[in-house]
Amino acid sequence: MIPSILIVEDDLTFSTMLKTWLGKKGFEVETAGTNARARKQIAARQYDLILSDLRLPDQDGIHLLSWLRSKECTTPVIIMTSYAEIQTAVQAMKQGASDYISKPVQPDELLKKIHEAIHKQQIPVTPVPEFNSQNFLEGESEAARQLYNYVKLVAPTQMSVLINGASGTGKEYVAHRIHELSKRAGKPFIAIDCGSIPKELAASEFFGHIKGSFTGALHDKRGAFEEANGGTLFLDEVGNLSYEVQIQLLRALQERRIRPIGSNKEIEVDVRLISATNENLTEAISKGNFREDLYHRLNEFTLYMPSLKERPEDILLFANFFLDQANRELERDLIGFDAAASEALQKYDWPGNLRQLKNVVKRATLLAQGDFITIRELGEDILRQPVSFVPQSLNLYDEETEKQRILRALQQTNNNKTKAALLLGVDRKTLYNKLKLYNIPQ
Ligand SMILES: Nc1ncnc2c1ncn2[C@@H]1O[C@H](COP(=O)(O)OP(=O)(O)OP(=O)(O)O)[C@@H](O)[C@H]1O
Repeated sequence: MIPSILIVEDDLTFSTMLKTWLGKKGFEVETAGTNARARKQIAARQYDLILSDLRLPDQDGIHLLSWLRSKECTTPVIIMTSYAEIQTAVQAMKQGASDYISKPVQPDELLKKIHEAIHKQQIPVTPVPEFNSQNFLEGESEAARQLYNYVKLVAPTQMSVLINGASGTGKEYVAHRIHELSKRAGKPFIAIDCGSIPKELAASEFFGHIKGSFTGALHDKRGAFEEANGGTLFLDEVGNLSYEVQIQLLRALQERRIRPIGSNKEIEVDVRLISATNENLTEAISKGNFREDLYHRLNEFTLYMPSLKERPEDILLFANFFLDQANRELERDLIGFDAAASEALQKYDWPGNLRQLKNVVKRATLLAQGDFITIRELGEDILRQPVSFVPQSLNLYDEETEKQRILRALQQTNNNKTKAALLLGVDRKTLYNKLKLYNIPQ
C-alpha cells in the first residue's frame, strides 16, 4: 500500500517541490496551503502522515495539532519550522507532534523522520530498522536473560516462533533478533502488521497479484511471501487475521507454494515464520475466531515477552540507553537522570513498556534545561504515581552492582565527582567514601 502524506505549507514553490520529491520517493502526496484547508482535507480522508509548517497564514501548526488531538486523530505529524529555537519545537512535541525538522529542510533527514513516524504507526509492510548494538539492548534482569537464552536456542532452527507479549514490549525487535541470529541473516526480513491490512487486500498483501486481476490492481505486485523468500516473514498482531485469510495462509505454509491473485502459475517459497500477538490465542480458538491448525503451525516454539514492570532492574538501563539514542538524534549532550527522576522512572508502571519509555525519554531529552533530566521533564503520567523525592540510597544494590553504577556515573560525567554524586543520588562525601571502599582511583 502506498503511504499517503498531507503537506500543509503556504509557500507554494516549496510545497510543490516537496510534493514532487516525495512523490518520486514513492509516497502519495496532497497539499494544503492553510490550516482551514488542511482540516477539511483531513476530515475527508485518512493520511498516513501530516507534514506541517509551523507558521501558516490563518492559524499555526500548533493549533492544527490541538485540533487533531481534539478529534482523537492519531495520524503522526511532523512540524517544519524556520525558527529553530528549541521552544517552538518543545511546544509542538508537547502538543503531540511525532517529530520536528528545521528549515531549510535536509531531504535525507526528512525522509528518515517520515519513515520513523510512519513506522511507529505501523502501516502494513513496515520498513525494517537497521539493527546494531547502537539500537538494541538485551537487558540484565533474570527475565531478559531467560528470554535471550531461548532466542539463541531457537534462532538457528527452522522452527516457527510465536512471540507473546503486551504492546511495546519489543516483540518486533526480538523477531528481528531471531532472524539476525539465524542462517537466514542477510536475506530479507519482511514485517506485516496483520491488524491494519484491510480484509479485502490481505490476500494480495500476502500472495501478490497480477495487473488487472481486480479493480485497482494497476500493476503486478509481489506479495510478502515472495518478498521474504529465503528469509523471514514476521506477522505482527496475527490474531487479527480474518478466518478466510487464515485458511489461505495455512495452505501456503503446508504446501510451501503460493499463487498470486489472477495468476495461473504457482511459486515455490521458502519462508520462516515468526508471529506476534498480544492476545490470548487459545481463547480466540475456543471462541472459534482462530484456527487451531494454523495456531500449531505458527507456534512450534513460544516466547513470552516480559513487561517492563516484570523486569524493574532493566528500567534504568533502558532509560540510559534511550537517552544516548535521543542525545544523538536531537544533538543534545545530556549526562543522565537525576536521583528523583531515576526513582520516578523505576516506580512507574509503564503500561506502554519499552516504546513508552523510549518516547518519555526522547521528550525529556528535548525539554531538559540542565545536564540531567529531572522529574519536571518526565511528563504528567509518570508524576501522577506517588513518588517520594528523597534520593534513593545506593545501598539498595549489592556491592558489585553498586561499584559498577559508580564507575558508570564517573565515566558519564568525565570523572566529575559533583555531577557523578548528583547522578547517583548521594552527596559528595558519601561518594568519596564509596570510592575508598571499592578502591576506585580518584
Ligand atoms: N531490545 C530493545 N532494544 C532497544 N530498543 C528496543 C528494544 N525492544 C524494543 N525497543 C524499542 O521499543 C519500541 C517498541 O518495540 P516493538 O515495536 O518491537 O514492540 P512490539 O512489542 O512489537 O509492539 P506492538 O505490540 O505495539 O507492535 C521499538 O521501536 C524500539 O524503539
